[in-house]
Amino acid sequence: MNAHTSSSPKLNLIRLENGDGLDLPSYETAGAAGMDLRAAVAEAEPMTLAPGKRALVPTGFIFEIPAGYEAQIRPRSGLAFKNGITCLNTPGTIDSDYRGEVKVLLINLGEQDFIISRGMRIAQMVIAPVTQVRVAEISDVTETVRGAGGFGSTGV
Ligand SMILES: O=c1ccn([C@H]2C[C@H](O)[C@@H](COP(=O)(O)OP(=O)(O)OP(=O)(O)O)O2)c(=O)[nH]1
Ligand SMILES: [Mg+2]
Repeated sequence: MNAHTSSSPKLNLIRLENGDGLDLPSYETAGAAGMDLRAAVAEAEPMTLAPGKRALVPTGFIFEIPAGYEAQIRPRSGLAFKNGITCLNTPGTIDSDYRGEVKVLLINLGEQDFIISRGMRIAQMVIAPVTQVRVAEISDVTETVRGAGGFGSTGV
């Protein structure tokens, strides 16, 4: 289910051997921001994530992120709320020139073992535009009302 149009950017992908038979990453509702990614762990070998432990979970796909975009790997709130499962490096950054398998770095912040089985929707991937700036070193920055105030300077 999705709301793309013919002018939407195209996401090319290659399915790896471990992704055989897995559903493609998919938007679950018409207005979903992220495509859910599935665990490409072996059917016969589900992964057990003990409390406090982390693991890189394969997705079974290589993506060709269009130039000018990145992919952000974000946790699913349901897994976070129910099981304490989140992405350790959230949001994970997939560079547009990355040509390896996308993997999801999960951590179990819950109190129970968490079993990751093949095809489980473990995270979501948001494709977002990014800008690369030209870096320029200068001697003075412009004055602003905020100045160097931060970290709660405007009150609660
Ligand atoms: O959750 C993630 C984060 C990253 N990557 C891949 C794609 C990304 O393009 C590459 C590098 O990620 P990042 O720049 O976050 O890691 P780094 O520690 O800076 O590694 P590198 O030196 O390779 O850039 O690793 C993933 O598959 N999943
Ligand atoms: Mg990097």
